[in-house]
Amino acid sequence: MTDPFARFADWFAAATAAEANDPNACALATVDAAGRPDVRIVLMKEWDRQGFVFYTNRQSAKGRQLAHTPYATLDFHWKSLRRQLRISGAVTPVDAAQSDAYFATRPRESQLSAWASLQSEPLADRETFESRLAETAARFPDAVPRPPHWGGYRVTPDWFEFWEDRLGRQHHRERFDRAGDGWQLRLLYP
Ligand SMILES: Cc1cc2nc3c(=O)[nH]c(=O)nc-3n(C[C@H](O)[C@H](O)[C@H](O)COP(=O)(O)O)c2cc1C
Ligand code: PXP
Repeated sequence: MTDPFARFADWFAAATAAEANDPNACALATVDAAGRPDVRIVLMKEWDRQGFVFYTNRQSAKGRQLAHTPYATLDFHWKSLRRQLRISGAVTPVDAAQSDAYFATRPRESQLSAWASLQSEPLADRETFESRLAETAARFPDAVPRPPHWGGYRVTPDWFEFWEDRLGRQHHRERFDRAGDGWQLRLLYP
């Protein structure tokens, strides 16, 4: 199979069937303005041939890093399948309509949190956050609109690496590199 998206669909379906929770959880690696790496878990919420989308606060540490260096690598580890998948490429903000549509599916509490949380900024105490949540709930008694600073990012792959555990650390690694309109598949030593 030389289509990494078809391979992703297979592996993601298997992970969805096998994992106890969050088969869409992946590490998101970014680089800060000083060139240092950073990493945290996000949930991959949408994907197609254009790429893999997660949602966050664009003023967070990761948002600032992506504004400076718009490249990222995603790393899924499906422990029950003993599989790892890395996906790396350029990152672009998801447009407003798509971000609005996703935000509208979130529970009200999560929507309020997106307004009340100054994600990654220091928080003096828990009460400060709770009072911001209460103010936001009073401000939006009905539908909660998407905050302007909250939205999606799409990682458009340049390469994928599908890794499978094998006995004796003789793992199987398949690397797909974008090549013109298609993909070049090569094995890597384990
Ligand atoms: C399982 C799991 C899923 C998460 N998913 C997201 C997510 O989709 N978006 C998000 O902003 N933070 C998510 N988080 C929180 C992030 O890991 C992180 O704490 C937060 O985004 C701040 O990261 P930053 O300071 O590097 O910007 C998740 C955490 C866990 C453990
Ligand atoms: N934002 C934050 C702060 C999260 O912690 C998560 C998931 O843990 C998400 C966004 C994405 O998931 P959801 O849209 O399901 O809340």
